[in-house]
Amino acid sequence: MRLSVIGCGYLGAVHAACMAELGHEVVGIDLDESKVRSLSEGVAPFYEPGLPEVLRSALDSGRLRFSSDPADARGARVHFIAVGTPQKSGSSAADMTYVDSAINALIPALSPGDLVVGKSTVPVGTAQRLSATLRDAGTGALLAWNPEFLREGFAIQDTISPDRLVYGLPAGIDGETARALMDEVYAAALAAGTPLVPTDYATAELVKVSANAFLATKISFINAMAEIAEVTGADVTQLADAIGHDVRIGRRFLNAGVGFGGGCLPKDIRAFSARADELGVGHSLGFLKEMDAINLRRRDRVVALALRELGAEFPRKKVAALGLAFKPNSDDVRDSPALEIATRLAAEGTSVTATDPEALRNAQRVQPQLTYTASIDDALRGADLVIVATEWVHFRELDPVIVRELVTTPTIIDARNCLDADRWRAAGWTYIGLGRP
Ligand SMILES: NC(=O)c1ccc[n+]([C@@H]2O[C@H](COP(=O)([O-])OP(=O)(O)OC[C@H]3O[C@@H](n4cnc5c(N)ncnc54)[C@H](O)[C@@H]3O)[C@@H](O)[C@H]2O)c1
Ligand SMILES: O=c1ccn([C@@H]2O[C@H](COP(=O)(O)OP(=O)(O)O[C@H]3O[C@H](CO)[C@@H](O)[C@H](O)[C@H]3O)[C@@H](O)[C@H]2O)c(=O)[nH]1
Repeated sequence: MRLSVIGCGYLGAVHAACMAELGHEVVGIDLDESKVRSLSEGVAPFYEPGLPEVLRSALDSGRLRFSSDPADARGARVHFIAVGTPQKSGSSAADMTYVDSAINALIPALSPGDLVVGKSTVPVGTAQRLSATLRDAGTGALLAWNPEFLREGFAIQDTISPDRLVYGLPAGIDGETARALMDEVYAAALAAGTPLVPTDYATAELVKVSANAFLATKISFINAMAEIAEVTGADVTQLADAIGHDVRIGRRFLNAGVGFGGGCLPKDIRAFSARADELGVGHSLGFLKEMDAINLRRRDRVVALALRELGAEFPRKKVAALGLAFKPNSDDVRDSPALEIATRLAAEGTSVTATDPEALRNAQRVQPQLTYTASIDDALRGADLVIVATEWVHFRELDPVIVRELVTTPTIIDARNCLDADRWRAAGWTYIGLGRP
């Protein structure tokens, strides 16, 4: 089937490449010409394991191309909308200008019988509004909403083999037509037994934001327990293991540390709350504001611990910041706790040298004033304090005996509780985890 994918960022580039790999003929469209050039040359514009290989193979097959002209969507039968919905500046609501302008630019390229499929994460009510836009423009095209659940770092496998498919469909015969087209797009996943939830627009939109709200709540819950552990001497990592054995609770997403960041969880819970306020049911999601606050307090906690360890002389002290990405296996620094901590400590006057296996370029772009190095050893050399804020394997596998020789003061804050505390202490380090003695 011929598909277009509008917006080729972390979501859209992966979706376009994977759909072509599955046998569809795909044009990926993005306004950013340098991104289009890079993707056309088979060079992934961001770090995502497996993407370079899939991109290369799909381009070589002749089924994948990229363009910066929305008119090139003409001829495709299904058009995916994968543009950004970031937090509006000065508000917690989602900025819908990219989605709206993508739809407006797509309208002239649509033919009757086409299906526009929203993948971007949007406030509930958006699909209803956009389907009226398509109808009023006389396009003869239908609209469906198909939220995306991929995780960065696992985006290829999550796209090829999703754990579920959700179709938000129009009512009646239009819904059946739209569903048949979607089934054709996702034939491989459906044949493999992927659970499918066909539903209405509002439910599909809410599935997405409620899934992220639940994940954020789970992380903030364990971080709230970490706060209690910190004043009682308890160990939140053991607590998580113990409650996680209850299959009703489960151990995943119970890793206490410096909390969630990235281009999704923080802005999605804020936009969800803002939408509930607009709908007059803000009280139903009042708890999400608390989850956000717990999450942000963990960043304050790490900054406070760092300043405490450095002492009154902190402006003359050197910090090695290990990690800048919001999580390992990604170069994404959007709302990254690690980058925020490094930036705040540097703003206090401390000399911070930061490193990350993949996120240096992105970090340098948004916080050019920081000192960066690609070498872990260079970051560590002469440090008075080491902070691990992204649990890359490169940091988890450091040998505390060897790196002890590089630093001035062997003190480490393990802001992801990802290191073996006993091993680091045995090597002579002052080890400080979050929510653990
Ligand atoms: N990143 C993820 O893991 C992920 C997962 C699930 C859902 N989502 C959702 O998907 C959407 C996209 O997220 P992302 O992380 O890929 O964002 P992103 O910023 O990486 O990519 C968005 C892309 O859209 C392009 N764009 C903006 N306006 C355009 C237009 N009018 N026409 C064509 N291209 C345009 C931008 O140049 C950019 O390349 C968001 O709604 C996000 O919440 C993201
Ligand atoms: O126990 C945990 C698990 C995660 N995190 C942090 O939470 C954030 C988000 O992690 P993760 O959910 O793995 O990353 P994303 O790639 O942002 O994926 C989320 O956001 C996407 C965009 O909406 C969704 O598609 C995914 O399903 C959803 O998991 C990161 O900063 C992690 O470090 C923790 O602090 N503790």
